Amino acid sequence: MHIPLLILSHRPVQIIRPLHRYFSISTSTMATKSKVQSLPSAAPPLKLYATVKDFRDHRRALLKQSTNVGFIPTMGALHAGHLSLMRRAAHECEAVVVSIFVNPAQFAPTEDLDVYPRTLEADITAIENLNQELEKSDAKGRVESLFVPTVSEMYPSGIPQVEAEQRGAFVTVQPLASKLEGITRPHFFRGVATICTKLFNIVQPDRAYFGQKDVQQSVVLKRMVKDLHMSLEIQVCDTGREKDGLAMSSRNVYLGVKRRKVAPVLYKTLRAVEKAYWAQVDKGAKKVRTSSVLEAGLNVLDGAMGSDGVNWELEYLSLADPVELEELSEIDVREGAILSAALKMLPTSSEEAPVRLIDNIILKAAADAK
Ligand SMILES: Nc1ncnc2c1ncn2[C@@H]1O[C@H](COP(=O)(O)OP(=O)(O)OP(=O)(O)O)[C@@H](O)[C@H]1O
Ligand SMILES: CC(C)(CO)[C@@H](O)C(=O)[O-]
Ligand code: BAL
Repeated sequence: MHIPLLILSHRPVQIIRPLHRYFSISTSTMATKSKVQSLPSAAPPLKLYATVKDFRDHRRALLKQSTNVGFIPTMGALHAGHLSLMRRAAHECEAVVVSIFVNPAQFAPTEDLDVYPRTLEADITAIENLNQELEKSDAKGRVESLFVPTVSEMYPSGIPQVEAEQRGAFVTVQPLASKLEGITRPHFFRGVATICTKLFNIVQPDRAYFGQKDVQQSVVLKRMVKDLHMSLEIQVCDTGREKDGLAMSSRNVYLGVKRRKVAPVLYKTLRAVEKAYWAQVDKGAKKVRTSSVLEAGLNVLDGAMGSDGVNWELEYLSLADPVELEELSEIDVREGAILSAALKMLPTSSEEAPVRLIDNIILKAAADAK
């Protein structure tokens, strides 16, 4: 066991240039009063709910009809990756519920909470268009409700950004939450596990769908559901990619032209490691030394560094076991591994701020993969 390769920087992300915000959320709130949020209208069957009470009334009606519910929690700024989760849920469930909530508890005080893209009207349109597509398909269900609560609705006791000042109930999943992403973002999975617990309690889904792009998140949440005996299944869906391989992410809009062009280097790095791994397995290896395959990825990064004036810091390039996320020095090919990385793309001008990109590939257990 050893720590993730090359952890170079733990400085937090600071986004300088503010982006459009649909409605503002207080970032230092201790408020307990619910702000009234007026929601836009939406085309049937999509219904919008802003309060826990209203959503629960709706959920009770679904329960009476024994409707099977699939749930997709999001932070909005929807892209094709999010829509693919909804599409899959609609094929497997009679009713699909989506939530949009930019969760303060998963942002450190220095991170991009204030400027996180908020595009509610465009998000509603994207869901309506998806419903039209589903109408023409053999999907079982439609996205029939969107839950868009305010911060004070979700955190009735308030949610100061500084963790030491936070009061009330929070959920932690240790030690999974402290590895990989948790090294750079120690607050992150506590925030995610807490908000997902709240959302699962409110929505009461039969299944919740998450993207493999955030692979550690799905490992953490699966463990939380198991350990806390929550009554739902977690489904993990493939990562949606742009044509050049870049994993779709709401934060890609921060990249700007130059960094966007170079950003696929992250996926290319992972693919190089994957290729080196399978080359050894194909030759009959039963155990693969991780240093021998990570090298291939580091070579890709070294070769591309500085192109178009774009530079980065590699936060981690990791091969970890799929259950405990322990760093591996050797992969047992019958077990496989999670290959993941985070790159901090550095600004190319004074207008820009660093942007963290994450991505991963699952090296399946050899028997499954062949
Ligand atoms: N490219 C993608 N393919 C599949 N699922 C995705 C993709 N990107 C995000 N998701 C999933 O969508 C859900 C909501 O994610 P979120 O709203 O944070 O979007 P995001 O694009 O990951 O944003 P961010 O840039 O903040 O990481 C999560 O389960 C996440 O894993
Ligand atoms: C699961 C989630 C919606 C919780 O805020 C968020 O972490 C995300 O979008 O991946
Ligand atoms: N999809 C991960 C959400 C976050 O980075 O806050």
